[in-house]
Amino acid sequence: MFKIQTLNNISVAGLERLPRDRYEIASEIANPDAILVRSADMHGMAIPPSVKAIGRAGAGTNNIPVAEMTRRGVVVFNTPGANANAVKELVLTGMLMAARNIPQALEFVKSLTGDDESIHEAVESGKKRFVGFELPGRTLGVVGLGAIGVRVANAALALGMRVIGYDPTITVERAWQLSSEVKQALSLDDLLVRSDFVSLHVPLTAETRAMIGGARLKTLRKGTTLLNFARQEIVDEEMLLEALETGRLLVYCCDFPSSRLKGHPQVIALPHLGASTKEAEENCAVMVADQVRAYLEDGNVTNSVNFPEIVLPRGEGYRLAIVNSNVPNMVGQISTDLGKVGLNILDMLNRSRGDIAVTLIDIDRPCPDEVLDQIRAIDGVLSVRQLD
Ligand SMILES: NC(=O)C1=CN([C@@H]2O[C@H](COP(=O)(O)OP(=O)(O)OC[C@H]3O[C@@H](n4cnc5c(N)ncnc54)[C@H](O)[C@@H]3O)[C@@H](O)[C@H]2O)C=CC1
Ligand SMILES: O=C(O)C(=O)COP(=O)(O)O
Repeated sequence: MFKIQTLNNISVAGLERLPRDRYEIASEIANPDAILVRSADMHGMAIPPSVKAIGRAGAGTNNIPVAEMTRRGVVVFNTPGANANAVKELVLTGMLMAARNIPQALEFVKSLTGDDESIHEAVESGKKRFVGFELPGRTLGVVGLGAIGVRVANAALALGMRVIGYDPTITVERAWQLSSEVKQALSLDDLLVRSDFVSLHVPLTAETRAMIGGARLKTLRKGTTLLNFARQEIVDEEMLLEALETGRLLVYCCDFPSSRLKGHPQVIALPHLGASTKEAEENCAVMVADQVRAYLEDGNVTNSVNFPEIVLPRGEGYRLAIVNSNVPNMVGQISTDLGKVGLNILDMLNRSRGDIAVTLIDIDRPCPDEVLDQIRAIDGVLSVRQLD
């Protein structure tokens, strides 16, 4: 029986992928084998030694102590692209809301009093305060051309916008998906000076923290709209407020309200709704549940942010799933231990990524406990599991 702890609400569609006769799932559970999480902050949380895998039903893993998990030999998964369409739709909503002054217009309508005739009169005389502009011909700068950025860029082109993008580490897969009409910005600074709208789609890392700071905000075209559906910390809030004050920034549309942003007249702040659609929640939950299950039951790894991709189809026999440091002679030492007791290796795969390696070994009969312990004692071996 595998035990799964959920730190956030994970869609039932995903939990159903973990059969009840093999999986016990609860928000409070002792010695879990895996943790499923969305945005709960796991930094500072005591993650029990029983945990072998953490599955993020979503994209960002900045809420997970990934480096520490790697040192411990714990795999961390996310679900690339599974919520990207939901975020794209909200970014488009944000752009249109900003361009057409929708938040102010809604406030105005809510404030109307009197009978239908007086409401009608107030509407017709008041609407001139909310005259907006249209998107065709305006330039959108997309920072980060991953699953979300590519979708936002392509959708903005379809709305008639000019689109420029910046991503020095774009993957080949995303480059293929990106319309050739999206022009490449030479640098982030180049993108900022050329855009009417700027939309951020980078992960929060040491490099991207406060990436949009005072100096950069000063280079924006007067009247720019900045959209941040990535992470709050990517924009320096103090400097942002100053840019709104000077009018260099017209609107800041984000998914991350704060005490200073929430009532600001030039801020459209949503309550972290980017991935909150039924479809995205289901996509993420199904994907992460399948990935965690494949790891727990077969040792296979797909869509990990810290482990190598490794998939060895299950055949005959018993499987050892070993996580080890990526140093010489690990496989040699492991196979020597198996050979000493006459265990025959039927199939084997070893993959590495950075400092970590995963070794999957199929053997003809069960490995005795004392041999498993010998393998565990090899310097550099982080975990050994026998899977039946
Ligand atoms: N508001 C919400 O509910 C959601 C927010 N997000 C946020 O959006 C981020 C992006 O999500 P995805 O597109 O799915 O991730 P992704 O991993 O597919 O794309 C991120 C892209 O950013 C690029 N990048 C990294 N550092 C960069 C830099 N310094 N400058 C320019 N580009 C850089 C990478 O090369 C990659 O192509 C997530 O990490 C998360 O923080 C994601 C989903 C929902
Ligand atoms: O996937 C992401 O990175 C998100 O920010 C979505 O967060 P959530 O799963 O809605 O708490």
